[in-house]
Amino acid sequence: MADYTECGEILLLHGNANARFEPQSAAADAAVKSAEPSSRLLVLTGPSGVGKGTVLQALLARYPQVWLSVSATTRPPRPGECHGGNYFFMDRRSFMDQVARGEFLEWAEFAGHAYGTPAGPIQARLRAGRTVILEIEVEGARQVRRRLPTAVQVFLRPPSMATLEERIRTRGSDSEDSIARRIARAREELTRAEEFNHVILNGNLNQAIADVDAVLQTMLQTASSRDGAPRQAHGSGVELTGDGRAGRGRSG
Ligand SMILES: Nc1nc(N)c2ncn([C@H]3C[C@H](O)[C@@H](COP(=O)(O)OP(=O)(O)O)O3)c2n1
Ligand SMILES: Nc1ncnc2c1ncn2[C@@H]1O[C@H](COP(=O)(O)OP(=O)(O)O)[C@@H](O)[C@H]1O
Repeated sequence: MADYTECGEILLLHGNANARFEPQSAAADAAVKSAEPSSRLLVLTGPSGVGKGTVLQALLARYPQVWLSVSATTRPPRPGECHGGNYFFMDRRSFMDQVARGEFLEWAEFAGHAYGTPAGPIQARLRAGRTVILEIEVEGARQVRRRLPTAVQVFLRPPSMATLEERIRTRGSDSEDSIARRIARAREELTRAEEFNHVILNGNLNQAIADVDAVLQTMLQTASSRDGAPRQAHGSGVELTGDGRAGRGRSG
């Protein structure tokens, strides 16, 4: 098992990460869709370093009612990351056991490590009427699209490969090998941008936040009018500067 810091209180808020997702059959997927409107599910994808976490940090501050899924990964924790808050850190054998038990909504290999979305906590939040965001890479997003076609999918794109590389380097969290893998993967991912419902440029950070905010607001308003509930409030705006790194700090 990887060496990691427990998030303590945060971990408790995430419920049963090991709950099983419905078996992958057409009938089961139909049942999931009707029980859990996937139009409450927003998938934010895009290359590593494009700014997904940074944009989400701003949006989660505006919309405390929205829940950001905590992924499982075999990647070792970075300094400051904690188990249950940033990720559920696990060794590959435990990860693959969870894959075999059907406990992930989706999973994929990325830059030498496996990443997956524990299905149980998502089902629980969707059933409770929460809007849920997944911050995942492109292959996982594709799997979610197949299983839950009405999930709203947003691809965040960088102004250029040079800018992307500069952002990864400025962040200072990756080795040269990791940077090279991420850049190679990014080239491939960018060719798939058109598969997504929305392609948003993250050049000016506040503009990108506003653009993703508009997508999220539409989802929240649609869900509210469908449920007959009062419109969910839009909190005060949070302005971030270009170097405002997001944590994956999450609450229940
Ligand atoms: N497919 C998939 N499933 C997940 N559950 C998941 N969680 C995170 N990712 C993506 C997000 C990033 O694109 C990469 C790498 O993440 P990492 O935290 O190592 O690096 P950042 O560049 O995002 O800081 O994995 C998932 N993908
Ligand atoms: N629009 C932007 N302009 C300048 N820097 C940005 C912008 N968006 C994000 N960044 C910076 O780029 C780096 C990578 O952002 P991050 O949110 O970690 O990306 P991701 O979550 O997609 O891997 C961080 O240092 C962040 O502060």
